[in-house]
Amino acid sequence: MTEFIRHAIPEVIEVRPPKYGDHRGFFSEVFKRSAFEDAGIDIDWIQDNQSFSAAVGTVRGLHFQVPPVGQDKLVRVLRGAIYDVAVDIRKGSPTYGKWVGVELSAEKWNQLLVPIGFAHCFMTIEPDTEVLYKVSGPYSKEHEGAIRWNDPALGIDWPDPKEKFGVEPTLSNKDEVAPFLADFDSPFTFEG
Ligand SMILES: Cc1cn([C@H]2C[C@H](O)[C@@H](COP(=O)(O)OP(=O)(O)O[C@H]3O[C@H](C)C(=O)[C@H](O)[C@H]3O)O2)c(=O)[nH]c1=O
Repeated sequence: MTEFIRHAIPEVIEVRPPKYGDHRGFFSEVFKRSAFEDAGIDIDWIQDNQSFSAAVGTVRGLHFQVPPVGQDKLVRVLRGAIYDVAVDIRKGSPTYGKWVGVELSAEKWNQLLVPIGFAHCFMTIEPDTEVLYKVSGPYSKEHEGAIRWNDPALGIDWPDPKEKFGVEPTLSNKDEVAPFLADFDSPFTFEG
């Protein structure tokens, strides 16, 4: 039975699919549409994305796509581990600018549902980490947006790569210079 666990921001949901181990290894129904529908979550997933990050302390995000090409995301880790974060950027939301962080890993076999209206970012906390995630909207470079991952105003409790792993974070140039939340006029609105 797939478990759905709500966190401090109820729209961000941790998902734990069943995993059956035996002497050969394991089997898992990692995505089952009916389980989501039974939980009241009916999202039409249209694309799978996969990224590999060699270095521990790799940061990808905070990213989102603006309407009309917003993306819900269902994130899971095939190998390694990440600290996965969703930030509420819906204008008028009681949790605007607040965040949820969950450790996702191949060992924990958990997933995170990041809805449209949330910026998404992860930091790898193991080397050679492979992330696979479903999205509910097509990629559109013209609709991509980003917010600085370590914006002091967000206060995300990231692991410190220098302290924990002795490395500087690894980022794309785009992410190095992403705007702060205060300089961002969100096109997302909270719909109650
Ligand atoms: C996102 C995406 C990217 N690309 C191409 C564009 C670039 O040539 C290359 C790398 O793209 P980018 O540097 O944006 O990849 P990430 O930094 O991993 O971006 C992702 O990071 C965080 C985790 C997110 O939540 C988003 O899914 C996504 O923005 O893949 C595609 O062809 N299709 C896509 O859907």
